Amino acid sequence: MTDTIFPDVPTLGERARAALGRRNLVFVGLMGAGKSAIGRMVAGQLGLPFVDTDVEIERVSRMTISELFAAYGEDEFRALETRVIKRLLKSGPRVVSTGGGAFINEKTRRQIEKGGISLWLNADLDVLWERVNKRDHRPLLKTENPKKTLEDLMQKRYPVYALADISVVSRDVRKEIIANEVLASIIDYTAKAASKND
Ligand SMILES: Nc1ncnc2c1ncn2[C@@H]1O[C@H](COP(=O)(O)OP(=O)(O)OP(=O)(O)O)[C@@H](O)[C@H]1O
Ligand SMILES: O=C(O)C1=C[C@@H](O)[C@@H](O)[C@H](O)C1
Ligand SMILES: [Mg+2]
Repeated sequence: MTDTIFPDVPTLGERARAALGRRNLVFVGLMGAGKSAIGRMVAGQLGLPFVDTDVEIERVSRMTISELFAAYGEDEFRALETRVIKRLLKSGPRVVSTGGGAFINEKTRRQIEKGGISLWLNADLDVLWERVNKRDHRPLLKTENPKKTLEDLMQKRYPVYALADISVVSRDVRKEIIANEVLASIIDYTAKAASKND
């Protein structure tokens, strides 16, 4: 009896990793979209290091995001966020999950455009609300009506997130499904970009 030899078929993660090359993959989107959860999972499948900019900011400042907002205000927080993201993108490739406001800041957005492929996790209000209302550590949502605040942020920010290279709809399905859609969309995006340059 002869052994059956199976050809080495690359996994979805391996194909997406090859497509990404030396670029970083940068998750953008509103609070609760799944940037941290999906970002970490995708990084595992790509075999790349993962970093969450909110966590990195808290590490370098030795303060929580809420403490930073309270002590220095949002503008100072944004300046720190820009510096941290610039440094992280320089030493990639890696998967970077950004804080919800990072891509809205023009300076940070330009850095992301230069340093990698941006991916917007686009979720509707009910999905976001269902996920964020369980915890109260997000300073921008400490308002009288946080759901309305979230809705206002969507109105303002969605046209800017839409500038990202890739969009994936983040919805109420298993995280693995979203992660696989992310990997497939990287392969698709890079193939289209390459054929445009032919
Ligand atoms: N597809 C999914 N199904 C179920 N739960 C999910 C899914 N995606 C994310 N979540 C959960 O929703 C919550 C918010 O997700 P996550 O913290 O990744 O969002 P985020 O975009 O990083 O938000 P922030 O900008 O506030 O950091 C987490 O508890 C996460 O596990
Ligand atoms: O949407 C935002 O502007 C923010 C989202 C969080 O990830 C944190 O970066 C911070 O709370 C600000
Ligand atoms: Mg996060």
